[in-house]
Amino acid sequence: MSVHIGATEGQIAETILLPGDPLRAKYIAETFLEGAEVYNNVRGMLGYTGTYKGKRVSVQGTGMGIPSMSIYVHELISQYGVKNLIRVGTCGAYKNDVKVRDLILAQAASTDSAVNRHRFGGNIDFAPVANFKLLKNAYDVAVSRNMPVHVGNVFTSDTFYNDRGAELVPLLASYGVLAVEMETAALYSLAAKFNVNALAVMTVSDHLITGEETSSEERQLTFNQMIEVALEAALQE
Ligand SMILES: O=P(O)(O)O[C@H]1O[C@H](CO)[C@@H](O)[C@H]1O
Ligand SMILES: O=c1cc[nH]c(=O)[nH]1
Repeated sequence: MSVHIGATEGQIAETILLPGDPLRAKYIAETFLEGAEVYNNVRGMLGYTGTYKGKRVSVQGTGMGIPSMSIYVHELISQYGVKNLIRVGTCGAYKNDVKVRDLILAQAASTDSAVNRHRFGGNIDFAPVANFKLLKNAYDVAVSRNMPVHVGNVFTSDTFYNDRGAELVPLLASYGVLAVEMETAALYSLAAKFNVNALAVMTVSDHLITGEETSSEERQLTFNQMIEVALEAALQE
């Protein structure tokens, strides 16, 4: 057991999907995995292990934001030997050609978080990037299934409700940032620290320019394309 995960050694697979929402973890386990068994319920942050097309895969809720996600990712890698981590989350679109329900593969992640300034000191801006093989696998899967997919930079924000959104959205969009979410920059940084593989696959749940949005029920249940892409990309790892 680690501090925040109640699994014993060997209960967690080397490949893991990471939704922010623990109920999305439950949905993924029950819908996509065979023989899924729960290994964690500490703080209600559900974690399951089962198989997908014969490959052992786990799925672990991480909570919202960098501090929560970082605790789970740190413990999964350092205490349970996890090697391939794929975030499956929601994000808000920053650009007009990105539509609600489209898929985003985060090639890199900009951030307003200070975690890497704490880590590296004030003079270095570390560039958190996806694992290329996972990214390529995911892109190939999405294209081969005619899914609407975008690859590029995302913005990992420490705030969901941002007082400066009206100026930040057009500024970051003008630099090609596709969407905002709250975990990927730290996931990629931790993967680099521990020399493991990470990717974030996200569904656009709402649009910061048009105001269009999906319901929380839809966010929890119906983003199956993102899960398919993540699982198929992991199969080819
Ligand atoms: O859907 P998840 O994975 O939680 O991701 C997004 O949704 C949450 C905000 O509603 C943040 O965690 C953000 O990154
Ligand atoms: O972090 C997030 C996730 C979805 N939509 C947003 O606007 N922000």
